[in-house]
Amino acid sequence: MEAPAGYRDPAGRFGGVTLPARPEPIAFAPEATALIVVDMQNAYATKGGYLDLAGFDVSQTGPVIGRIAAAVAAARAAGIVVLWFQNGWDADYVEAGGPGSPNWHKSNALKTMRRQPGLNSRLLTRGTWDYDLVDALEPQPGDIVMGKPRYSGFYNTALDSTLRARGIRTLVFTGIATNVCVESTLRDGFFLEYFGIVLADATHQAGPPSLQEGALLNIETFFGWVSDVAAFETALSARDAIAAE
Ligand SMILES: C/C(=C/NC(N)=O)C(=O)O
Repeated sequence: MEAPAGYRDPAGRFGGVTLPARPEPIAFAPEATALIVVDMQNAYATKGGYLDLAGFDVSQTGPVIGRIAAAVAAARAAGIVVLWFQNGWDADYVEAGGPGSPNWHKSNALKTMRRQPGLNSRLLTRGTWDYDLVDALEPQPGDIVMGKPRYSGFYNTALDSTLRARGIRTLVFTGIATNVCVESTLRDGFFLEYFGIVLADATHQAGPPSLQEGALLNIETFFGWVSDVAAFETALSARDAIAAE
């Protein structure tokens, strides 16, 4: 196996887990790692939610939900903190920004509600079914649940301070959408010196499959590492087997 990339402590030591990934393996320490579950809300993963109503295909999200559940279970067993994001705004959309905000012009949720006023106050709105996480994924005590008002989880949230306070340096990403909130958060994390890994089969794009491919290629080429859930589970259990010896 190629020499790993990854965060080293001040003494130059890699963390105890080496994950096969593209473009090369990456090492991390579970205690300095967070699993980030991006926006697994009905809005993004369920028929009748925002993406579906806005005309995006959500028919393939079922297996992604199952693989996220597996990644979350493996992370919890390894002592990796799990952080769940929920994307959206207050019922009056003050946090979404008005016409003076590019978000007001680009958000397909806001555009869909303007086009179909019957949907007003229903899409990505706190307190609604659309905003809720899908039933199959449930945060547990000890997990962190955080709202976010824009695509990047670092923007106008307590994410950076929360991670820094726990000494976290590596972020493992799952969720929807690969090409929007996952990529935005991973990129902002890169600028803040976090190592970002995407578990590709625990993510799904908003738009055609070419956007999934493009986002993953962009990430592995410029911003981070790309692996999958089975490799994540195996790497964590190999570490546990060594620890038990
Ligand atoms: C398209 C979209 C993506 N969100 C995300 N969670 O990646 C949106 O919020 O409009």
